[in-house]
Order: sequence, then C-alpha cells, then structure tokens
Amino acid sequence: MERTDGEETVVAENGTTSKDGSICGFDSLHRLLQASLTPQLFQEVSRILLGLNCGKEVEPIALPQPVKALSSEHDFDLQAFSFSADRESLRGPRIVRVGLIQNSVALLTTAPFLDQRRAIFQKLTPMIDAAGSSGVNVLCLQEAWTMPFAFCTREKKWCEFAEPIDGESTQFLQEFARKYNMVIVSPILERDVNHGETLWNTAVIIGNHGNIIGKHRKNHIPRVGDFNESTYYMEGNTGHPVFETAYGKIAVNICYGRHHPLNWLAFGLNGAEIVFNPSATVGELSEPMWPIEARNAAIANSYFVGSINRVGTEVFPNPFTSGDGNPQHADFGHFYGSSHFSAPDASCTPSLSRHKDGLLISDMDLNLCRQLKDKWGFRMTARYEVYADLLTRYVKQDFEPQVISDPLLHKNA
Ligand SMILES: NC(=O)NCCC(=O)O
Repeated sequence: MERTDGEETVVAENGTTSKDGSICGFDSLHRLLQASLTPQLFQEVSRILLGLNCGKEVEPIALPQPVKALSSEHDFDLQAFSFSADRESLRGPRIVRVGLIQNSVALLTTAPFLDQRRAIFQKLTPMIDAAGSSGVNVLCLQEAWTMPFAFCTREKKWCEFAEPIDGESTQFLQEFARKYNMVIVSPILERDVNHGETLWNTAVIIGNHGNIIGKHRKNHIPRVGDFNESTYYMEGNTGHPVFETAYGKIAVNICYGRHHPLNWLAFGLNGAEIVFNPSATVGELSEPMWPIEARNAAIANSYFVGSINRVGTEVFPNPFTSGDGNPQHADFGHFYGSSHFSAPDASCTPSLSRHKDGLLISDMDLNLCRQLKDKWGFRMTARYEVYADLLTRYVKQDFEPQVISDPLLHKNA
C-alpha cells in the first residue's frame, strides 16, 4: 500500500499492526482512515467515530512555532484540539487548556536505575516545556512514568524506583509547575515512609504554584495476564478525591480503574470536571476496550476524560510467564499509546500515535459538563437510592440474587 505522504506502508506478517507498533505503517487508526478514505467518506466516518462537539468536528488548534520545533527536534507527536460549549447568558466560558504526555522509557531496563529515571526526566523535559510554552494549565503524565512497567516480573528489585510523594520526581516537576503556572498530575510508584515504607500506585497532584495539593492511590489493582501489580502494592486507601485546582476540579482514575464504572461514578459524584486515566496497557489485552471505556465514562458522568497510555515495548532481563501455559517471555507486549480526550457530549479527539512519544493538548470549556447534565439529566434520572439499596444487600453474606425462573424451565427435567 502507498501512503499519501509518500512513505511505504508496512504491513506486518499477521496483516494487522507493524513490528514498530504502528497500524500498518500509520501512526493511528485516525490517520490510517484519513489516508485510505475519500475526504467525504472520512468526514462521515469521523462524525460517527469521534462524534460532534456543538454540532461540528472537534477543531484542531494551532500551536506556537517554537512548540512545533520542539516536537520535530525531539521527535514526538504533537496534536491540539478544542472542545467548545454553548454560550450561556449568566456564566462566561470556563476554558481550560489540558495536556497529556505519553512516552516510552529512555534506556534499557538493564541500565542502572538512577540513570533510567534521570534519562526519562531528560526525555520529558522538552515535552513538558512544549506543554508549558503552549499555555497548558493542567498536565497529566502516564502511570508510573518514572520507571519501566516492571510489575510483570514479580521481582522485588524494581521497588527501588518507589519514592515518597515529595521525592525526586515531584521536585523535578515542581520547577515546571512554578515556571509555567501549571497544575501537574504525576503518577508514580509511591513509598509511604510514614507507614512502614509501604508501596502504593499513586498520583501526586502538584498545584500551579509548585505546591503539593494532595495524592490519590489506585483503587483497583489488576490481576490479569502479566499485570501482576498486586505483588507490589495494595488497593488504594484514599477514596475518590476531587482536587479543586486553579483551573477546575480534577480527579485521577488510575489505569485498571477504568474497567470499574462505579469508580468513574464516585469521582463524578464528588464533583470532578476532568478525570485523568493515566495507564499502562498493551495491545493484545485491551486495545478494543480503550476508546470505549473512557468515552462512556465521560458521557455517563458528564465530565471530560483524559486517557494516557505509555508507548513501546519494554524488555526485562529475566523471562517470566503469564501463568496461562504459554512460553515464558521477557516483555509485556506493545504499549500502544493512543492517548486521547473524551467529552461529556460523546465527542472525542483523535488519538496520539500508537508507537511514538506524544503531547496531546486540548482546550475545553468546562461549562459543557453542566450543559450536558441539563440536556440528558443523567444525574436526575440515575435512581441512586435503588442501587444503594441493591449494593447494601449485595455486600452482605446472606445476599440472594433476584432471579425469577420460568416455572416451565424445570418442569420437564
Ligand atoms: N496498569 C494497569 O492497571 N494495567 C492493567 C491492564 C488494563 O487495565 O488494561
């Protein structure tokens, strides 16, 4: 296949994605469709796939030339869009510029740990500068961004990457927060020095003055495939906090929490306007779920969602098994990036690259959240008391499911 940009398309042996992590040589599904369909067909497909925001496609926005130069020089995908809301007569627009960064690790997993962490800092510096210079107000990084996603190995040496919430990575980001007047959400492997040096999967919320506003710990820990995270840390104990920042009310639903609709709901009930979903997930396991779950959460809860996934394949020194009878292997599979934003009106942005580092920026008028609540009335029609009652009964030992069997079902047996 010949691509419209002149490059040759790479079709992998299995006919699907290329070894480099691209989709048949394209950076994303969106770009593959754009190159393969006529403009008219592409517009129609996009209308359905990405939805419409205030009756039109989510609009691309222009970024300053120096920011584009950073993306070319450091080879990261850079995309920017704008979600609007209807004009209101009693409230002015509440436009916030939000950024997501996805990245691969910078060194081999065999390099000294300090070098690995510092190399990631170095790699992220131009990307965070690009976000700050673009006027991003709130920036979120990927899950456990300071380290390789080593939880597949079950080896305890990787615990060394854990840091207290005011540790080296927070100090690194605090400088940027101050410099750019930017809130930064920093998901790290946390070591709680005040509670027996225990480990947690935590997002640190750094305020736009460089202050630490608070933290949230991952609520739901995966036990699927190679995601052996329960070997390292326990389910979070911070509830569903919403952080009121200079730029709106934000919350963090860390990775596997996105499969739990009640987790999304709880952040919504606490008043979140933007929920970030910093993640680390691989193609074979979850790619078909990825664009659906975040979008559904944004719709059901009338808030914006920023989904971030790391990129690349991380190879570990010692092979491990998935406990499924398949041969041992030394990598997790391909982390497919594809970070994107979803809005409460069912529109979403195209995704960042499936295989390259990237910065995705979006303007969002937070008035859209209440406008969608008024339009669809999901909060008013939710019947919370019915579900509160069911859940209260369900968690009791003597719960019996409400099943009414067809009396004829067992008659002939
Ligand atoms: N990091 C993490 O929770 N991954 C679990 C796999 C998934 O949820 O796709």
